[in-house]
Amino acid sequence: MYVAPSVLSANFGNLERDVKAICEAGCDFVHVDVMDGHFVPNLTIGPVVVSAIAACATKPLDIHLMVENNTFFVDLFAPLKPEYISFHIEEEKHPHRLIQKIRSLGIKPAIVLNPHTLPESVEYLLADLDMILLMSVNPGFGGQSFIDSVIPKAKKLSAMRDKINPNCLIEVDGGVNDKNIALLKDAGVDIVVAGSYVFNHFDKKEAIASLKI
Ligand SMILES: O=C(CO)[C@@H](O)[C@H](O)COP(=O)(O)O
Repeated sequence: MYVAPSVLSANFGNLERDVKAICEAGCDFVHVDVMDGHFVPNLTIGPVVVSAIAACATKPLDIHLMVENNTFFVDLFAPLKPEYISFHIEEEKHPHRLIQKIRSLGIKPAIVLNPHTLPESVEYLLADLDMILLMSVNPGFGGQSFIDSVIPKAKKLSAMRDKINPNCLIEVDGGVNDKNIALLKDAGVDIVVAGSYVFNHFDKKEAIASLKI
């Protein structure tokens, strides 16, 4: 299992210290939540802060857009050369075109599904994706409880992925901890995003190791 701590749960007064700490503690990606105050009722960080994160991160960035105007934000963050940019299927009229645009910028394209969105909604996009992110909380805030229905959903998606594009990774985000990690692994999940679980642990190495099963 790959682990991508969400910097949303970091101490923003000590962002450099916290980003370095998760990288040194063995995370695989640094997950960055970009929220615009419209698609979700919260507002987070823009390219100035994300470039400061990129400057001190020794692991690749995984940028999750929770915004209304995806194309505008892809153009804003592409120069930072993240490994992944993911956007919400619920907010995109032309997902296939945006996938092609992200790939043409040298970045791996990923799509995010809210808890209620059917896995079948990405069936005809799967062949062109590097990752699908399943939200296991309603997007907008860290520290929420895990929504259990993501487990059967991940199993269904994993079966589709194995048939259509075995190289496409499945990521789950929200309420992930040492209690649900085994269920996620069994369901075929490859990457977990964990915010409060990792950042609330004094020993981040131990927290990350407990998710790498
Ligand atoms: O995208 C989001 C929330 O919208 C997540 O990345 C959370 O920030 C994860 O935090 P925890 O649920 O692990 O505390």
